[in-house]
This record gives sequence, C-alpha cells and structure tokens, in this order.
Amino acid sequence: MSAPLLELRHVARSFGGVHAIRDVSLTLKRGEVIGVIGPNGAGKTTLVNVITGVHPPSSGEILHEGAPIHGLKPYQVAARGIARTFQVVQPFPAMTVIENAMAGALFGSGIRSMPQAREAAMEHLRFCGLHALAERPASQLTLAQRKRLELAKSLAMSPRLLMLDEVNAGLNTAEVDQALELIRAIAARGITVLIIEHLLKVVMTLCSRVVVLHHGELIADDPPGEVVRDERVIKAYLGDKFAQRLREAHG
Ligand SMILES: Nc1ncnc2c1ncn2[C@@H]1O[C@H](COP(=O)(O)OP(=O)(O)OP(=O)(O)O)[C@@H](O)[C@H]1O
Repeated sequence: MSAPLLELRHVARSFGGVHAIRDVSLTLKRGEVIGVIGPNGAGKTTLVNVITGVHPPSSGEILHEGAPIHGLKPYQVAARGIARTFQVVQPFPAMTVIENAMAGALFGSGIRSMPQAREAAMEHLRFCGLHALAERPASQLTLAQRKRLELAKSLAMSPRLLMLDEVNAGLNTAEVDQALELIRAIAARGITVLIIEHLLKVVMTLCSRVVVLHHGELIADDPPGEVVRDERVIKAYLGDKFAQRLREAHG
C-alpha cells in the first residue's frame, strides 16, 4: 500500500509557554476535502504553518508520501506540491493580476520561462474567473477578487495539497457560494484540500471529514454529520443551539 499523502505523528508546536498545538496526529489521503474548525486561538493556522515549514514543529514528525518534511524550509515544502493561502490576503499590489499569478507559477511549478509562466498563470486566472482583470494592478481588486487571486496564485504552483486559511472570511453570501463552487472545482481536479473555516455551512457541504482543534488538541476527526453530534465539540465550539440547527439543516 502506498504511503498517505500527508501524515502528522504526535506533532506539537509551542511559542514560549503557549502550546499552540499539542500531540496532533492526522492523516490526509489523496483527493480528500478536510475541514479544520475550532475556536479562535485553537491552533488552526499553526497547524498549516508547521506543515508548510513556516514554524517547524517543537516535536513530532510530518511525512509527505512517507518522507519526512518537518525539517524543510517553506520553499522546499512548496516544491513538493504543498501550497497554502494566507488568512490575510496580500497580493503584490504594484504588480498586475497576471504578474501575481505568474509569481506562483515561477515559484512552485518548475516553470522557468516567462512565456510559459504567463500561459500557466492565464489558465489559472481563467479557472478562477479573473482573466478579464489580468492586466489590472492587483491593488484595484475587491476583497473577493483578491481571495480568488490568492487561489489562482496557489494553483499556479501545481499543488497536490492545497491548504486554504479562511478563504471565505469577509465575503458576502453570493461570494461565498461562488467560492464554494471554485473549491469544489479544485477538488474535482484531484487536489487534496484542507480548509480552515469558521463558516460551518462551508464545512458541512464541502468536507468529507472535519478535524476539530481546541486549545491545540485534536478533539475530533470525523465526518461532518458525526462532528455536529459530538458532545466535546458542541461544548468546546458549536454550542447546543447552533449544533441543533446544523443537525436539522444537514440531516
Ligand atoms: N508566531 C507566534 N508567536 C507567538 N504565539 C503564536 C504565534 N502563532 C500562534 N501563536 C499562538 O498560538 C495559539 C494558536 O494560534 P493560531 O493562530 O494557530 O490559532 P487559530 O486557531 O488559527 O486562531 P484564529 O481562528 O483566531 O485564526 C494562540 O494562542 C496564538 O497566540
């Protein structure tokens, strides 16, 4: 049997006396869409940061297709096809939309020529519905468009695992629905998606599995229908009334 796409074994990361994540063990399989939820400060972004080499784990192991990656630098992790978006989207404002997407193509995908990078960038802008804005300065984009550009830039890196950190935060209902469609289309390409999300609607409709963090600990790793019935999750995060509404809305 081949090794899982990604495996975390007893991973912990502390900052001074703060245990941002503790003893997290988790396996991601190819083609899954996994949600990560939990209260503010639960360790969700730290989880992505340790996987991507931004903050190496204090202890534990991270294996990508069976090979350890926990000592690698972020660019080395990216080169293995592991990409992420940031909670606060920061396109290079002085560059055009297509130049931003080209940066992704040149950085992560192995493409080295500018015409090829441009072609790849345009394809990803089209996929994300931004091709008509290709020559605009990135600074002119709306928040929803900036988030799409962040996706296009990450996709241009040809990832096999894409981690989305609150990609829907600040969007209105219509924009969230459009983003949902886009994330579905990304997953349909066979890219494994790990999505940190506060909007439970997104998690309930998109994810086959939901990981719940609380005070840095993984307290659940189950299908969404089970997570909303899990007493620990209800107590730590959802609350009784909200959990009840979710169960009613999603059977
Ligand atoms: N670079 C850092 N230096 C110091 N403390 C940090 C750092 N990064 C995270 N922390 C701390 O680790 C804990 C987990 O933070 P993290 O950002 O991972 O949580 P989160 O679940 O993503 O929260 P949110 O939903 O608010 O984004 C918090 O107490 C945070 O203050």
